[in-house]
Amino acid sequence: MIRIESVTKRYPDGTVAVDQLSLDIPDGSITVLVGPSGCGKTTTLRMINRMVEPSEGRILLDGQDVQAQPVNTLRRSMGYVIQNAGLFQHRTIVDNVATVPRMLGWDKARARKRAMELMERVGLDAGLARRYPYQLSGGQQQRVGVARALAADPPVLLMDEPFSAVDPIVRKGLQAELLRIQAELGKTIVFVTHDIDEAIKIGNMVAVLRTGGRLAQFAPPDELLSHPADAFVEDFLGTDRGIRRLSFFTSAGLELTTAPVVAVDATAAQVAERPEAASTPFLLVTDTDGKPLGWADRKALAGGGAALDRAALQPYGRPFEFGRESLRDALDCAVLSPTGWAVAVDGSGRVVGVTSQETIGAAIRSAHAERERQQAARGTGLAKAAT
Ligand SMILES: Nc1ncnc2c1ncn2[C@@H]1O[C@H](COP(=O)(O)OP(=O)(O)OP(=O)(O)O)[C@@H](O)[C@H]1O
Repeated sequence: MIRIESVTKRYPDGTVAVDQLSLDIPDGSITVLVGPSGCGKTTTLRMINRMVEPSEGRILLDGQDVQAQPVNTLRRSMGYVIQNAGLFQHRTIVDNVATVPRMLGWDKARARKRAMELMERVGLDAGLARRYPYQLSGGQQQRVGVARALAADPPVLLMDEPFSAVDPIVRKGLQAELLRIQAELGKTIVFVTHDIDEAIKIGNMVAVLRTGGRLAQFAPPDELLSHPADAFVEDFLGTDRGIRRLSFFTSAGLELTTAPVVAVDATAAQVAERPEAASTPFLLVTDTDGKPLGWADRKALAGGGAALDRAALQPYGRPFEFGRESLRDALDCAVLSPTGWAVAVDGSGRVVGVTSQETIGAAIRSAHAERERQQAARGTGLAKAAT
């Protein structure tokens, strides 16, 4: 664990960048420092690897004051990724990634082999290895930056606005990639951003700082959205907090029905045999493999008998993956669906059922109630621990 203990940083010109900051950064998870420009995020990050020394307070890494550790040893235990990747322009990509292993005395072949493994891990094509940084896109360069920081397998990764310089689509990809890598590697990551959406998406814990380097709130993103500590945090979180919070509720318990689901080769007689389906004015038609094709109007089918007409189907919008995607995704699908019903599919895209906006609404209410109970229980636990 990294413990930041009553740390203050006063620069020589008198600027107080960080003011009495205390944070316990848990192992094996992503802690995000977020806040408006100039609130001391970078200063805090750099005090962890001693690029900046605190004026007061101390920082402990696994119980040991970082001040007591030789800077080089400390920095080797901490990968560091910055905006624009900070690559060595005159070195090839593979040599950029191999930098730290080479510094640690690995021979060239072993360091390059390690570099190639890491390139693969961060989703970079091996064919890019011999290129120079200027021959890569911004997103690819950031991946190289991450690979380089991981090269010596440090337990801690410090990331300072690593994805800020790329466009929103590439940024989303890099965030997803970081979460994927983290699921495999379980590093202790401290990530600085000024983007609250990024903080909420990737953080297990989020520290919101206010100008003057003071801590406004330190909480899991779900709790931040549901219980902002004060008006500053609420304002910083922005609009749609309720909707955004739904991302943290799984769709796994959502009630589905298969009553209105029919295969495209079903006859009208087979359709009519389904009594429950009579309660819905439409049917979800699937192909013979169970994948969704579109919604059919039941009236249009009445008296038929031939195969359902694909051309007359209404689009089903986007389905959500049952259990993997959230209640936010399910609600979005229902809202976008021409029938108001969302289509749930399994991992291979086959329909597992459909669900209405009303059912999703009920699931949201019970998820809220359950979460409130959990938070209240945690509060009781904390109160007990404090007594
Ligand atoms: N070397 C320095 N000397 C004097 N003041 C500094 C120095 N470095 C940073 N500051 C000031 O300290 C405050 C915090 O800066 P810091 O870079 O830590 O903020 P930040 O939250 O990372 O900002 P941003 O999001 O804009 O990068 C700012 O007011 C900044 O101007």
